[in-house]
This record gives sequence, structure tokens and C-alpha cells, in this order.
Amino acid sequence: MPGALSPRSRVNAMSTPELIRIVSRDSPMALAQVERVRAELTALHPGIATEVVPVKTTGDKWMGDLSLVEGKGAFTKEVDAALLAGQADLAVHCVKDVPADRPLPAGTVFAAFLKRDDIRDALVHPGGRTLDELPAGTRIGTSSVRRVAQLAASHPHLLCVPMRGNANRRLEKLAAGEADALLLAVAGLERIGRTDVITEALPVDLMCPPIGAGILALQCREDDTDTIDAVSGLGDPDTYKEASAERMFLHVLQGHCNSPIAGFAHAERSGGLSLRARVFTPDGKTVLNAHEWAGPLDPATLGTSVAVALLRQGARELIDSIAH
Ligand SMILES: NCc1[nH]cc(CCC(=O)O)c1CC(=O)O
Repeated sequence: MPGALSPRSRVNAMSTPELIRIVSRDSPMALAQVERVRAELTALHPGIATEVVPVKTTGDKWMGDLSLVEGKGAFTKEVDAALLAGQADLAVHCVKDVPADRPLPAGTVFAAFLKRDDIRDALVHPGGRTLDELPAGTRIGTSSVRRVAQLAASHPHLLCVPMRGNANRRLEKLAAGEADALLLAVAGLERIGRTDVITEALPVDLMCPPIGAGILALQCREDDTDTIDAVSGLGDPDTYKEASAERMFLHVLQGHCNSPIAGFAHAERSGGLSLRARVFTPDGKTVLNAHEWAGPLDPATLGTSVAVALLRQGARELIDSIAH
């Protein structure tokens, strides 16, 4: 019969969801991330409606030391719970905030990694100075052990002061004089539309980014193949390779909340993949460094290989010697 659907394509046509409910943190940055996902999804599947389910996470509510609450997972736990409870169909996470030392929450999978944004950290200084121009004693607002360790190594005359809260809140605290300058991710400032405050994007050799920097992951319930099929087309193949290598690296290394660890993979146009990673003591005085190319290895095996290279240099002892 002309125009009749084959049984298989009828199943496919009927299984495209009409509505996808997207759960996310409720910070301005997180909501901007959701808008990007909605725009990309609408471009790919104009027929699918979307709805936003915002939740507050422990990491948003607690302004103290993260290692005193859940530490890792503080920005993802409530989002994952809403997904698993069926209150939403899709979760949007910064990969950087998703713990890599343990598997994803049982029953969930990553359905796509969106094309990666800028991976660098930015200096935000109201006086317009660069890092090298800051006078001794300048107070840099950051609670990130990764940023503190690397600044201590490169600019020991600067002073890091604890600063938490979402990026908008940190900019308010800077304006209120709680610090003289901030270090924030370029990608985050782009998402909240505040690249105007950036005085310098720091080279990755000076400030090595965190695992998963600038990558958004889409997470689904593993049995929800309709949603997985609908969103998987938003995935970027190079970002998938980079995220896989970086997360396997962290999984094998098994850091903790206070261990300064940094690294990034880079998928080249030629198809090659490299991974550079570093582990620091909190004072930045000891740096373990590894940089390898995948060659014939798959991304996850590259991640394992780089972790093993750092473990051979003493990374386990270094990480375990840091209080946590
Ligand atoms: N911990 C908060 C967080 N999670 C991801 C980003 C930046 C954006 C990204 O790398 O995806 C930020 C803000 C920051 O570190 O300045």
C-alpha cells in the first residue's frame, strides 16, 4: 500500500516523545545550559516540546567547605534523584561536577556529550589587570584546590581566599569587596553572558583545567530508550572521546575532594587523541605530570594509561597524604 509505514518505522514514529522534561540545578548558569539543550533539541526535533524542572542541590545551599557535606556529587545528587524518580526525563550536568571515581547512579546513562566549550579559567579583576600585573597580597576568591595549588606554584605572592556560590553570586561578592579578583571558568561566564568581566583567559599550561571542563552531559534513565534515541543526536563525537579519556583517568586515579587534580584530552582534526594530566600537592610545590597520545588505544584506555603513569610517579601516596 503506498505510503504505508513498515512495522519497524511505525514503532519508531510512535516512540518519539512528545514532551521531554529537563531537570537541572536552578542557578543562572545551569538554566542557560538547559536553554542551549532546548534550542539544539528543537532544531533537531521540532515536534518535541520541552519543560524545565529546576532543583536546588546541596552544593547550591551549603556555602561552607564541600568536603563537610557530600563533597563530590554535591551538585548532582538531587538532579539524579529527580531523574530516577521519574519527575523528569533528561538531566543536564556539567561533566566537571559529575563524580568520576564511581559509576553513574544505577539506572542512568549518559546519552550525549554536547560540543565542548572553552576549557580555560579566566581572571576577573575589576581593575583590568592580568595575573602577572597583580601586586603581592592581592586576594583571589576561589575555594578550588586545583586553582589554589596552581596559583601557589606560579604566583606565590598572591593570596587565595575561600569563595563559593554560583558564578553570579561570586561576582556579587567580588563587587562587595570580599576578594580583589576571581578565577572562574570562561565557559561558565559565557553561559551567563558575562564575558565582559574577563581580564585574562589563562593558558592551560599555567592553569590546567579540571577534568570535564566546558562539557555538558545529557543523562537519561537507561530503560528510557525513547528519550535516549531522541537526544543522542546532540552528541559531539570528539567531545565524547575527550570526556571518556578524562573520566577514565579520574576513575583510575581515585582522587578525593581535596586532591588538586587537573587534565584535559584533546581530539585533533587528524583523528589523534592526547591526554595531559597533573597532580599537585596543595602548596603546588610538587607537580606530577603526564602527557600521552592514544595511538591505537581507545579513549578509555588512554585515560587508564595516563593515570597509571602518574601512579608510577607516586600519585597515590601524594593524594592519600592530603587531609580529606
Ligand atoms: N563548580 C561549578 C562549575 N561547574 C562547571 C563550571 C564551569 C563550566 C564548565 O566547565 O562546564 C563551574 C563554574 C566555575 O568553575 O567557574
